[in-house]
Amino acid sequence: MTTALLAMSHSPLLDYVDPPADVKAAVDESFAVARKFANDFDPDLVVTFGPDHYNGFFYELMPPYCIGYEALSIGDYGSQAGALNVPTEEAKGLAEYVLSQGIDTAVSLRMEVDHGAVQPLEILFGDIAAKPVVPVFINSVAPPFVPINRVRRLGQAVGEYFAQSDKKVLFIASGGLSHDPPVPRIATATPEQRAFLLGGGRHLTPEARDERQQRVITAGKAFAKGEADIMDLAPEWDKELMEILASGDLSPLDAWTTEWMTEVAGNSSHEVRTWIAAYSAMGACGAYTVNYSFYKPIPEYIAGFGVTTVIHA
Ligand SMILES: O=C(O)/C=C/c1cccc(O)c1O
Ligand SMILES: [Fe+2]
Repeated sequence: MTTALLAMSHSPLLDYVDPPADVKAAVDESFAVARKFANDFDPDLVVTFGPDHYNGFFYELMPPYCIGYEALSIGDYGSQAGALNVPTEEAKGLAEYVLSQGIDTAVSLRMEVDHGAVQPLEILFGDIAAKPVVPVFINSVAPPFVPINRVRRLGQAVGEYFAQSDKKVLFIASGGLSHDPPVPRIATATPEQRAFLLGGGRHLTPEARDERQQRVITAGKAFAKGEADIMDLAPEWDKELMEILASGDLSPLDAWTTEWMTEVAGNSSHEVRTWIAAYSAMGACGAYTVNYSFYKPIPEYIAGFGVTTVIHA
């Protein structure tokens, strides 16, 4: 067994709203480091822990987690559309092990994924099908959420499964950190938004897709000018999270309640669940050390933006 971890924020606005040149250069540099890390490691298999943004998973049936036996990228925000290269037998073996450990994951024989799952694959490998990938969805936008302890247990079970493997496995977390993009919420939804959240948002027409995306792009531009009606980023919260993850002892995160996370770091801060699961998976395979860490709050991307690479100590 050899495992490594790359945890990174994503933003659908990377190609749509430009931060100041020095910030963009710093982000590009962090992507270059991440790309070299992933390609030097040269994994036999990639396991992505990713959220969804009401493109593949809707309130008509919202699992806390789901392992894909096959997966299709829907191609939102200019991300690559099409099939991921999912090794189905490996995904099945993983799901069966996770379930055997008392973690009630769903499975999908045709998971639809969005930029949240595929953006890192494109940045790192240039193509979403370049590497065999087992996609693990973690609900990060649609309350109610499981407690953080259960996210850690999911990650631990995934790690235990691959600790037995003879493959080189790269865990990728995609999401977070603090952020509050204008994604409709069930608690405040209009009848039209409610229909969207229940499943009407699946397979949008090009016009409806464009309208949805333009709303977020406009919000990114306004947020950068301090004019958007969304929550501020929370850099102190982000840094505390990154420190706890780097420490190797994730148990303090069990005290982080859903309500508190939302209140301090925004409705989409729950995407950090992908980081917590992936770090737990890495920890289940042995002691680790963070050998690269980047962080900047970037309003143009509506994201507390972090990139870390992690190896075994
Ligand atoms: O509109 C969406 O589907 C997502 C928006 C978004 C914006 C900024 C950071 C993120 O992680 C997002 O998912
Ligand atoms: Fe996201």
